[in-house]
Amino acid sequence: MKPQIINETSRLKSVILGVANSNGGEPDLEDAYDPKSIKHIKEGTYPEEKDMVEEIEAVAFILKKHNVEVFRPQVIKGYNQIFSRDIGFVIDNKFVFANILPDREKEIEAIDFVLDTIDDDQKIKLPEQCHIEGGDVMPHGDYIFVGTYRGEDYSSFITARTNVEAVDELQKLFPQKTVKSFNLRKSNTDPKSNALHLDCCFQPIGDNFAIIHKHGFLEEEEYNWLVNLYGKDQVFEIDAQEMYDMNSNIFSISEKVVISDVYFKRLNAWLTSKGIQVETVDYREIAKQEGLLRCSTLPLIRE
Ligand SMILES: NC(=[NH2+])NCCC[C@H](N)C(=O)O
Repeated sequence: MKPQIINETSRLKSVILGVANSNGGEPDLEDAYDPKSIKHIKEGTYPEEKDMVEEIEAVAFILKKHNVEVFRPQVIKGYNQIFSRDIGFVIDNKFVFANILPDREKEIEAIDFVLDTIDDDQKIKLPEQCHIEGGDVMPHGDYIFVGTYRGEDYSSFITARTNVEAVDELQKLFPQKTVKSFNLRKSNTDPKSNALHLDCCFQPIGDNFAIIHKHGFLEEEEYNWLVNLYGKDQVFEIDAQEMYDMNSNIFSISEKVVISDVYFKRLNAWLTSKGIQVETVDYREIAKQEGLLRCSTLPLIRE
């Protein structure tokens, strides 16, 4: 396998899609690592395995219908493996291993059978002190966009997953690119004020569009920089409720085709008005774990 990714939207050829089977069920409150899961545990509405399996298998079906090669992680008994995005990422022709939250670190073993087919010199491991998860990383042509949290209190946020050390290391690894980092709003307790990853408050779409939630960004100038890059008319602004519902976390099969949640009426109408075909799935149960469609996919090859 020769991985190749330069952006978020070119024609997808090969992808890893998470699995929801044997996901371990409802965690104890103190073991949950995002505020939306915590809310659903408290309210007794944590999602059930059979519903999440149904939701994610509908995505597999659509990907295959569009002739995408789909790999699935091997199932580790009683372990949550829905959000493949975070365990690694491809930039150009390199697969980079994430340094993920320790609670999630077994997830990577389950895709060894895919990674073994990639040449060793195409695989990169970052130093241990660099924390990074794929949900924060977006190759964008000559740029690499990275969500981070720069606060002194980084270590007090279980929701801060990518540190400045990782941002600096990525710049060293890809000197020909400009690594542009974004300071994101974090909350361990309020899911409406928590941009868990960059893909929870921003995502490029189509040829030159983007979905964005202003309040997810701590620095107004970083938000403005993105809006100016696309142009004001080209961005779809979402509010805190829409971020919470995970509108920025749809997934592109190409510039012209996306997979979205059937519940995102306003977003889907906008996408359609831009000439983008919207394949819909119902992802309301998986969404309760603060992740959606981008989070459950790890693209390996885009044309
Ligand atoms: N790329 C993403 N936004 N991933 C979402 C992961 C959600 C998961 N509950 C976590 O906290 O790790």
